[in-house]
Amino acid sequence: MTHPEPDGPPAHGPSRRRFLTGAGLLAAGVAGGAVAGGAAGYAIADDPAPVAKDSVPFYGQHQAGISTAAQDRLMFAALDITATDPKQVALMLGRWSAMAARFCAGEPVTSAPTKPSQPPLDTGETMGLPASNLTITVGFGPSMFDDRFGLTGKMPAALKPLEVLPGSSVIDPAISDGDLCIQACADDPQVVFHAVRNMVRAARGTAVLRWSQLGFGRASATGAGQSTPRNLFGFKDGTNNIHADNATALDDYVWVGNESDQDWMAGGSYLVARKIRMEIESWDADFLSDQERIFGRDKSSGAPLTGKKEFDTIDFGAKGDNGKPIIDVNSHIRLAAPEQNIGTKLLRRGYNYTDGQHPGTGKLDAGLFFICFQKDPRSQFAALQTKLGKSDLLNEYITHVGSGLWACPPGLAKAGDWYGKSLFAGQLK
Ligand SMILES: C=CC1=C(C)c2cc3[nH]c(cc4nc(cc5[nH]c(cc1n2)c(C)c5CCC(=O)O)C(CCC(=O)O)=C4C)c(C)c3C=C
Ligand SMILES: [Fe+2]
Repeated sequence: MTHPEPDGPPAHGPSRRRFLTGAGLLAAGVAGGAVAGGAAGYAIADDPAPVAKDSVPFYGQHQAGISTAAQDRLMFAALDITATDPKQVALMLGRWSAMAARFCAGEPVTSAPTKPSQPPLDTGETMGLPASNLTITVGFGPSMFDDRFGLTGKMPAALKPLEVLPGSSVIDPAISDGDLCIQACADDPQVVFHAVRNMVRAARGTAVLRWSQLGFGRASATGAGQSTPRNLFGFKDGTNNIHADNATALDDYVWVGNESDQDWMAGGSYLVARKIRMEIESWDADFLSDQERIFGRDKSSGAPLTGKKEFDTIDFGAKGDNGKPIIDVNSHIRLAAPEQNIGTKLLRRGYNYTDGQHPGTGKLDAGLFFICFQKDPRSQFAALQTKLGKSDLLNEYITHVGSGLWACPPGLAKAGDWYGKSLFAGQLK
């Protein structure tokens, strides 16, 4: 299937293929009169196009980039909406939907030729590059539900802004929150940058970039058969994560179901992001035995200190010759394990990051851009962080500096569907 060209949100009337005109993509009012949240949308071309190599299906029940195998690179962006008319926001979301479908298939913004007298409609840096397993995941922050767009009655209870949780005292608002988020993941850094850059460009006049973060070296395994990567402290990270092939766990802990107070979120998930700076220099001066006590795992094999192999069951009751628990009572895995938290689990999908050198301290400015997905952040992320923030041995070496929470709606069904279609239903008269 050929992916439609981005030209605004779905319009009433017969399906049609609309190519961008000179004013097209960047014009705020494009197709404005046609906004009605109706059924027919972008043209669904019936010419079967080959499925791009190394691509992740874009359309489906859930947005890709949650349970799909974690790629090597991340660009995460948070945006604030400057427009006041919900129709204009819907137009932008329509453009984003069509663009995202094309990018994930390895296609540029448009295949229509650009006149020499126009700025190119696609910025061009991915010409010749494959789709690189790009996934684009879009979310709505709590601030979307203030009184600007008439959406207050559609705010899910689970999207209530996180309180100041233990371990969050120095969170910087400049790198936190945002009306919208885009999580772009791929196996090529240029591909994720291109996706975010062009989506931010297409938002011009409607939303502005608030902050962004590049990440590398996925710091969690999510795919069945994926080897467990290492975080910047050198430990395997993601051993006990929820994996893509565990449909029951995904239904139990990740996908919002009928229990939600908001139908538009069924099939979606809540994304929590935390930018966590890691004190690399202090960590590197710590003894191996202490590093392993902090996590409760062997640094080399990833095995729990009570076992031999990475996936051995953790024995929280085991005691050493000194009579003390082998897995320290304040070790990271004891405090975070579902067995110690009334079964609480979440899907971790974070990335390592570095922003170079910290200008104030001269130290490496690096850490974990922690991302997790769940049904309900109140009983999942917030509950775990409340515990970790109070007594995790790891706290000596980490600082949470950024934070955000977004509701990621379900996947787009097919061409013509758009991010937030059912959220905005009723607002586009
Ligand atoms: C609130 C949730 C969590 C935050 C914040 C967090 C930060 C954080 N974690 C590591 C490294 C590791 N975490 C590991 C396990 C683990 N971590 C959490 C939650 C948070 N981590 C959970 C739920 C678990 C799984 C516990 C279990 O089921 O056993 C591990 C061990 C290997 C693994 O299972 O993934 C490591 C290593 C860092 C470095 C960090 C902040 C910078
Ligand atoms: Fe952790």
